[in-house]
Amino acid sequence: MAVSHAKSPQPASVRRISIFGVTGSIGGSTVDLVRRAGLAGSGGRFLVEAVSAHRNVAALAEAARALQARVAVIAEEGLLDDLRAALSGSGVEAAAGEAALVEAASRPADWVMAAIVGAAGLKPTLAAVRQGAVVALANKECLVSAGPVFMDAVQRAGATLLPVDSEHNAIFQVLAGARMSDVERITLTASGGPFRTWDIAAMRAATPAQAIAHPNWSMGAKISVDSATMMNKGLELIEAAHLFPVGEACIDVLVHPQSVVHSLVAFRDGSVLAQLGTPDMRTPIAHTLAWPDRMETPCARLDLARVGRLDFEAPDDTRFPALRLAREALRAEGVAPTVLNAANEVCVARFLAGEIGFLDIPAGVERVLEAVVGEAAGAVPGSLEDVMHWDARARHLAQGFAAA
Ligand SMILES: NC(=O)C1=CN([C@@H]2O[C@H](COP(=O)(O)OP(=O)(O)OC[C@H]3O[C@@H](n4cnc5c(N)ncnc54)[C@H](OP(=O)(O)O)[C@@H]3O)[C@@H](O)[C@H]2O)C=CC1
Ligand SMILES: CC(=O)[C@@H](O)[C@H](O)COP(=O)(O)O
Ligand SMILES: [Mn+2]
Repeated sequence: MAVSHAKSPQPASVRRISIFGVTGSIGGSTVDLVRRAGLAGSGGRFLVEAVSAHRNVAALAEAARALQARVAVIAEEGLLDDLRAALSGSGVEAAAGEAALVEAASRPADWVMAAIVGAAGLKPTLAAVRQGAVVALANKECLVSAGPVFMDAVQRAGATLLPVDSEHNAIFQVLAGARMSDVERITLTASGGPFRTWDIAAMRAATPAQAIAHPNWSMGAKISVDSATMMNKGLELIEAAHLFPVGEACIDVLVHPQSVVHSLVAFRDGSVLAQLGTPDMRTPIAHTLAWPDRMETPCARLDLARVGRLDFEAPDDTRFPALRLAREALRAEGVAPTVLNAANEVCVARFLAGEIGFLDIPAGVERVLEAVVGEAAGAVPGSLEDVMHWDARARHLAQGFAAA
């Protein structure tokens, strides 16, 4: 399987870990699990090297103190003095800015949680990959934006990539011990988001508050909007194509409103295997944190008699064009996935800021894709610098995109 270029895993001794994006939804769930399992200083397993956030100094300092981290990094350079003040007397080193983030991610660690949202996570996650860590990858945008460059770095460093995204973690679990040549199809399940049953007119008027109200999962604002447009599933399609190389045509999407079946794999003998669980990200996070062992979690246990029924339906590409755009970008390769991701990040931020409507998100992405893919004339980003160039170009056009 492509995700593991593994060194042999550490025995059940003290494990040095870092958590990037510690103040977010995935970061918070990770902190919860680490604290329950115990810190090395109090007889537990985990020793925390680095934690990071973007601007939330108070939450970063709280996490750093609770985890007795060696260093806390705030990405916003101008907040260093505030962070120093918040960490005063704690013994935690304070650092700020992108270079400090990359330096912290380059420090030796056995396990690194990559939970920064968006392409902002690309450089630190690549730094963690390059030091050969086991990288628990929540940040799907890394793979969408820079898939070939990223996977090449994983291979060169002999790093181990463990998918945290619930669908990909499910597939990873199902594939344990399987041969990729025996896999016939991979099916990503999708909840359908808060607008699964809404008509186009209602979706056009959807507000940010409605869009981030996910029916099953508690997540950050950006991924919640992605779920509402179903761009999340489009990003996950590209993510899956890099992690599980079965070919784009062998990966499909199935709407499953209960979010209990986290994904399925069909094998060439007709068997279909799935991973199930209640919708709580602490299960896939714990799977990567304990891998290749298992650990206790406080997650609600699945009670299928209580769930009662599991529904499935085909996705509606007309109301959710983001899915089609992502599949086309995956097929087109070259700059298209980078541009799709960057344009989407900007359009989601503009929607959340009240500048454009909900349906303008996929419309804006499509417009920017057409323009930049045309400009690129078949260019293939072969380095991080190339990726950042096309990412910046797409962001510039998406900022200027005027809604209909
Ligand atoms: N939440 C979930 O259940 C799932 C999330 N994922 C993926 O995991 C990632 C994180 O999602 P989620 O936890 O929901 O997001 P959140 O918005 O809750 O948290 C994002 C984290 O990234 C930090 N951050 C934001 N912008 C920057 C930046 N420019 N530079 C450095 N750090 C930054 C934030 O810091 P601050 O708090 O200071 O803003 C915060 O720590 C995403 O890629 C998402 O797609 C995947 C599957 C499920
Ligand atoms: C929890 C998780 O992995 C999210 O990516 C989730 O899948 C979002 O829900 P949707 O299925 O609605 O996109
Ligand atoms: Mn997911």
